[in-house]
Amino acid sequence: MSFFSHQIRRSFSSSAVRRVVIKNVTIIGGGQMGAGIAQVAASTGHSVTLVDTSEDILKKSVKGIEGSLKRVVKKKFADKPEAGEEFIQKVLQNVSTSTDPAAAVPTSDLVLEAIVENLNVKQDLFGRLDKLAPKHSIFASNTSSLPITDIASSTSRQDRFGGLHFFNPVPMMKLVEVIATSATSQETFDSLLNFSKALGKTPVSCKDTPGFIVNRLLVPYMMEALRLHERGHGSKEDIDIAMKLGAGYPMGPFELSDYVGLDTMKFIIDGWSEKDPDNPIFAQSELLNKLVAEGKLGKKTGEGFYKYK
Ligand SMILES: CCCCCCC[C@H](O)CC(=O)SCCNC(=O)CCNC(=O)[C@H](O)C(C)(C)COP(=O)([O-])OP(=O)([O-])OC[C@H]1O[C@@H](n2cnc3c(N)ncnc32)[C@H](O)[C@@H]1OP(=O)([O-])[O-]
Ligand SMILES: NC(=O)c1ccc[n+]([C@@H]2O[C@H](COP(=O)([O-])OP(=O)(O)OC[C@H]3O[C@@H](n4cnc5c(N)ncnc54)[C@H](O)[C@@H]3O)[C@@H](O)[C@H]2O)c1
Repeated sequence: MSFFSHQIRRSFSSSAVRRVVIKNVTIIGGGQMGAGIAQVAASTGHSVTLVDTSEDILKKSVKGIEGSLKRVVKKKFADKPEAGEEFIQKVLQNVSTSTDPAAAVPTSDLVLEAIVENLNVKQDLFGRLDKLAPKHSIFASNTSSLPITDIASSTSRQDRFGGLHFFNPVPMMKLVEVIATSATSQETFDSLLNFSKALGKTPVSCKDTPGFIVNRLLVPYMMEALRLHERGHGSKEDIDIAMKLGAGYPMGPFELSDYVGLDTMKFIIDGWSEKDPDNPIFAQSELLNKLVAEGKLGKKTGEGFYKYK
């Protein structure tokens, strides 16, 4: 049975843990996803600590949150700009930042990770935090493609571990995939489901299978768009226009790739092609590899498939 066809048996752990009402949230990784999740959690009254590796990165994260909040209030408080400004200040007060996860986690109900898409790095992080977080604290990963079971294996709280997969841009995208492994307790799953609803999102329940629901369908589509272009069967511009006007997608596959980040795309496809090397759906793209090697990672670096000012 291949990596992509395996079945996961869902059985809830019998080690009963009480359902946690999530109020204090530590988010590790203040990049596009972590900052977006922090913004939405703070906007819905949660107390958020955002952790990253340097003060400079965290300053950029908070600036990004402020910019995104301005776009939100422009619509939400169109007729009441003062109330909008008040809302922004209130939300920002709910966000504190830290470069030291060890200092942040002892008061956390939820520790959610949105760092680089690398299994060893994620395992190392959670392994360290497992010893510092309170017993009731739930751990969750926002991974796009890695098995939650593998990430959780570095901890001793596998019944209090699940996946919370958000979509980019977090303030706009309504979906959250809530992932239970075979060890995730029912209480943990319910807490994560309720947390997603408290953020104003619509959760769907997923098995711990590669790509969960959305990325199992989206990744083959995105990679095939690259290959179609590499075969010389369409320009990036034409493929993007075709998928927007012909299939109703808000962004074409090349625009979306730049938006997601080409490094993240490469991490995903490298991992999957390694696990299932004979599956042509997950074959490498030379063009993607070249752009990543050149540091052209998409919108976040100013250039990917397209250039951004
Ligand atoms: C190998 C393959 C790899 C797959 C990777 C998978 C990755 C991952 O695991 C899963 C994903 O996330 S998959 C990715 C899933 N994601 C997708 O598929 C996304 C697809 N794209 C879309 O849904 C739309 O293009 C957007 C909603 C991004 C923008 O909407 P638009 O209409 O096209 O264009 P617009 O004019 O720019 O914006 C209009 C208004 O929207 C608002 N607003 C926008 N951004 C905001 C923000 N950050 N904050 C706050 N507000 C924001 C704002 O009000 C703005 O008005 P303003 O006056 O300009 O302030
Ligand atoms: N980009 C997307 O569209 C998207 C969507 C859903 C899920 N994801 C997943 O979310 C995660 C983050 O993706 P992103 O796009 O936000 O990446 P990003 O590169 O924008 O941000 C990652 C951040 O994590 C920080 N970081 C890395 N290692 C760290 C560590 N050990 N401790 C603290 N901070 C650390 C980096 O400094 C960076 O600021 C990945 O697992 C990715 O697969 C991405």
